[in-house]
Formats: sequence, structure tokens, C-alpha cells
Amino acid sequence: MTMPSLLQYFRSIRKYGTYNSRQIPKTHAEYKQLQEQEIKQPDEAKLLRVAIVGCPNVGKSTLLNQLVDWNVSSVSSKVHTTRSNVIGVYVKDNIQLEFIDTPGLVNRQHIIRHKLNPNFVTELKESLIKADIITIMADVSNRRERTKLNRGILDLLRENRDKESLLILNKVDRLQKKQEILDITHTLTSGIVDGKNIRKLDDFEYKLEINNRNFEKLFRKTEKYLKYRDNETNGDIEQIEDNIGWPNFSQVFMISALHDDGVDDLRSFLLNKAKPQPWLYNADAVTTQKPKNLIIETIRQICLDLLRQEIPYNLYFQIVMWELDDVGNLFIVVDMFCPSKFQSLIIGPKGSTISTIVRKSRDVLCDVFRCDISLKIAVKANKK
Ligand SMILES: Nc1nc2c(ncn2[C@@H]2O[C@H](COP(=O)(O)OP(=O)(O)OP(=O)(O)O)[C@@H](O)[C@H]2O)c(=O)[nH]1
Repeated sequence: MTMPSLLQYFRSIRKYGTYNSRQIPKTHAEYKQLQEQEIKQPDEAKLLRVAIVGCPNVGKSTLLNQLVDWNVSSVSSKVHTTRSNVIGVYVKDNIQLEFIDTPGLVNRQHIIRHKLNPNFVTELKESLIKADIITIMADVSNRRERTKLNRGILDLLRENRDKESLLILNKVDRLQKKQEILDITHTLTSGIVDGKNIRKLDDFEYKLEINNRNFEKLFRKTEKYLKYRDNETNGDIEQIEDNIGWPNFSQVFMISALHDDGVDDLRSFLLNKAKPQPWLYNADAVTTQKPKNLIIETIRQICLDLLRQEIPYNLYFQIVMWELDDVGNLFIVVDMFCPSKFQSLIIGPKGSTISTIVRKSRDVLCDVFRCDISLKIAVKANKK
């Protein structure tokens, strides 16, 4: 082992208890080297490609980070933190899971207002074609999302009718009345899961078969259950499609991605679904994102959380210095360009706002790259 990797070894043991051989490249050269490496296939390799789809802010990136056990996708309380597909990789024994976190599904006006890449819908469709399983995420604390599946999502599901799809009901921690989850499940599945009718018997009696263990863990204190009828549905499921829910989900998961509740069950389910096919990445891979993108997207995420509504959507970043020292620590200088009217707001009184942005970005980046990071950000007005 070389000196830097020996130090990384001891740092990993000190911070994470065990040596973690997974890594995110810290320079473009390391990134390229990893891309060009031959992929070592394990005996009896299995793979599952999972697309995570949903409206903005439902918690897709939070879930991806929990599933791969690494902060690879930016999370913020504002919409459109994720602006293009982010890939996260998880490996267990001979099984590799590839997760594709897609940008929140929106209409054309939204794309223009939030300065999104207009190709993202095409990218999203392409990633669904490649996926083995499509997971649709809904935010059960959002009144609109829990009463109807988004039209764009229904269209995508119809286009990929032959693929297995799961419904993930997220943010269950925010539901005041836990039994509401049963009605939401009923609505968003059109009352059918895995080809069987879900039927409410009466207010207090539901028999549970949807993701039993998970449900019990989350709702031990509620007395209500889901009732499945044992028999198959009568007739053609397409007849049941009501433009509100999707009657072809194979499973429903009820989770709190933020609190890592129910995520283990989802991961185990996906591991069991993996098919015999070659791995796409080496065993130590975490994400395919370029180091530069990780830096910029992290700073953007912190700005989304800390700055007023429209400001973060008007920022452009340029990395002007990037150095990796002998012991594996990064020194980074970034220019942040903004409309001149926002410059003093971003800097804040006595530089307090930009200092907070730097401190918080640095903390997240240390966790992403798992090394010490020195970060400087210069706030500059856009040249007219
Ligand atoms: N209470 C609660 N909040 C959550 C949960 N999952 C995510 N959040 C919060 O929801 C917000 C949005 O989460 P993200 O993971 O960025 O959502 P996203 O779907 O990737 O958002 P876009 O990038 O806009 O598509 C953040 O403030 C998260 O902390 C959850 O299970 N419970």
C-alpha cells in the first residue's frame, strides 16, 4: 500500500469502524482510470437496474442515498435539486444493484422556469427502457400526490407496461393519522396490487399482505390492516385503469427515507429480484458522477436550502482550482456567478451567508469524498 492509501485506510477505520474499499474518484484522472478499468465479474454475477421516478421533492435522492449507503445525490427542501440522472451502485456478495435517480417529473413551463435541461424527459425515458424495475415514489404528505398519480407518471407506466413496477409511499413519518396510508394505497393502485384486489372490509379490519413486515414496523400502533382478497381480479386489468391510480404495481412499500425506515426491506426485495446478468461496475464503485459535478451539485444543493426562492436557480459555478495533496485531501476554489442584484444577499452581513454556504458544503463534501476538504467560494456578479 502506498503512503496516501495507508492513511486513507486508517482514516476509514477511525471514521467508519471498518475499511471501506468503495470509493468516489477525487480527480478527473482517477475518474477516467475507473471508467476505463475492466470490470471484474464475480462468479454467478447478478444485476438489477432500478429506476427511481417521481414528482419533484418526493424524496428520490434521499432514498437513493439510503439505498446505496452513501451521499451520492444532492438533497434539499426545494424542488429540482437533482437536475440530471444520478447513478448509485450497491453490491452485496454476487449481486449488484444499479439505482438511477431521475429528476422530478414536470411539464414544459416548469423546465423553463427552473432552467432545467430540456433533454431530461428524453433521458428519463431512456433510463426506463434500460431499467429492470421501475419504482414510482409518491409523497404521502402531499395532498395532491396522494389523491392521484401524476399524469406524466401514468404515461410512463403505460409506455413501460411490460416492466415490473413498484409503488413507494414515502414520508409516512409525516402522516398524522397513520390509517390514511391505507386509503392512499387504495387510490394510487386503483385497488389492485400484484393482480389481486385490495379491499377495505370495514374501518377497523384490513388484512395485511402488502409488505407485511415493513408495514408492521411502521404502524405497530395502528389497529387497521389492509385486506387482500385471495382470488385473482375478474377480467382485464386495463379495464380498471382509471387515470387516478395504476393497477399493475407488483408491490407497495411504505417508507420514511429520511429516517431510514423501511429502506432495508425495499433493498432486500430488490436484491432478491436481481437476474443473472453481468455487472456494470466494479465492486468498489459508488456512483458514476464526475468529481466536478459532485462539487458543483453539492454547493447548489446548500444554496437551494439557504438562499431565497429564485436566487439558487440563477447561479452558475466554475471550478478554478482543484488540488489533491499527498495524503489524499482536496483543495478546491470555486467561482459562483450570480446576477449583480443578488451578490450582496449571497455574501450576507459581514460575509456570514457565504461562510455558512462554504461550511455546510464542505461538511457534505467531506462525507461524499471521505477526506478532508479545503473549500473557498468567490461570489462574482455575472458580466452583462
Ligand atoms: N419528513 C420526511 N422528509 C423527507 C423524507 N424523504 C425526503 N424528505 C425531505 O424531502 C425533501 C426533498 O427530498 P429529495 O430527496 O431532495 O427529493 P427529490 O425527489 O430527489 O427532489 P428533486 O431533486 O426536486 O426531484 C428534503 O427536504 C428531504 O429531507 C421522509 O421520508 N420524511
